[in-house]
Amino acid sequence: MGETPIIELKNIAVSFDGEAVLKDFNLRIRGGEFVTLLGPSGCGKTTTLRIVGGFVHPDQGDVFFNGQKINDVPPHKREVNTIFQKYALFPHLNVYDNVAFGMRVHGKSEKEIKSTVKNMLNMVNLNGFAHRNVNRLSGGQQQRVAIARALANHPKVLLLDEPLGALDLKLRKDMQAELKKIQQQTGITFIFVTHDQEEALSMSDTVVVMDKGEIQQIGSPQDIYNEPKNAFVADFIGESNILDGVMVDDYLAEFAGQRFRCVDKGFAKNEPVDVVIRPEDIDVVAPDESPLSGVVTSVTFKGVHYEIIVDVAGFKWMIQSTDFQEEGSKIGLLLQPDDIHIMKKSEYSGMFGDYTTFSDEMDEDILASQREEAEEEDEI
Ligand SMILES: Nc1ncnc2c1ncn2[C@@H]1O[C@H](COP(=O)(O)OP(=O)(O)OP(=O)(O)O)[C@@H](O)[C@H]1O
Repeated sequence: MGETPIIELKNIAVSFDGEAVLKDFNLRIRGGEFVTLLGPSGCGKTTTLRIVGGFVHPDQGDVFFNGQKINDVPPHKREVNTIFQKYALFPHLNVYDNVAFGMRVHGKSEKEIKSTVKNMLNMVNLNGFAHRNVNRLSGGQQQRVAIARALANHPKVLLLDEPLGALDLKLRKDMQAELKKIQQQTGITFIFVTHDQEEALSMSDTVVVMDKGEIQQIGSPQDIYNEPKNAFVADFIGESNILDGVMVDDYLAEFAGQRFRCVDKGFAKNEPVDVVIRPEDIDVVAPDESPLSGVVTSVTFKGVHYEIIVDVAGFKWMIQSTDFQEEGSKIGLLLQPDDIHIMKKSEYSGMFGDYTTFSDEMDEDILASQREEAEEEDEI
């Protein structure tokens, strides 16, 4: 990447209580991008955001903003704002004063404040709500106020930590589309944290898939979905059948007791591999038309397709098909060579560990930083 990234994390390592949370973490984010950090709870997403925001100091490594090292720049001096799942609005202020807060701290004129607040409320579809008490707003409306408040400061980078996590599904979908539109309109770099893969795929320019403090893959949503780099990414992004296999030769893999043509090469002969097959890529045929055949053990209607579990010699295959199949019937599964994805064996066990979150602590941090900022301005 030739151009200077707006944010760069270089060789970052962080441990809490002797536990490594981020390990030699390197990430470059281009200005104007919508980047999502995606991964299971506890993988280090929030910690990564907190490093960019200046609330966590890494044990090792550097943080750059437009090429300048900002390791020692305090949070309120960074051109970065944060939005949380819990909106952290000021309950004693109305909508207008919440949105105006940052600008007042920075000593902007009331005239400028008025026009900016109007524009921001317009952008988040809250026209006419300026004088409403924030306690009388729904969760979705409160989150819109939080977004308007953050945007009013014209940050260069907006950090969004599961901002839609508290909303119900329908509202969440609407807000996803709105946030995406706002990001495109403003051109602000968004770094968005979620553990919802569908949300990540539908909103982002770039997705950073993380597990256990390490980046597993960085790419466009299409790359991540179509070309997962390892079994973890394949399983976390969408549903997958993951089988143990052996690469017999270039373009030839053995799994499920059979040999299959595939499109992958470059593995050592007899190298153990993970074989990943998406449920929607499997065709249902008559049992005698495929070497893979088994008994349907469950059928669930999912709205657009049926999710069908088929027991083939003890391995439960998941397939998605628009055609209904009877439970107990025998069917054949047909695989095309380019639907068979061969991956280097990983240690991934298919289990997401236990986790704890520290968002409450982070809300406290940001409020403390805002207070600090206000006090500093008062002194001038
Ligand atoms: N201040 C802290 N003190 C001790 N441990 C912490 C602290 N902050 C985070 N951790 C630990 O670091 C790990 C990563 O936490 P982090 O909040 O970054 O993960 P996450 O991917 O954002 O998870 P979630 O989606 O649940 O918010 C967790 O195991 C957590 O217990």
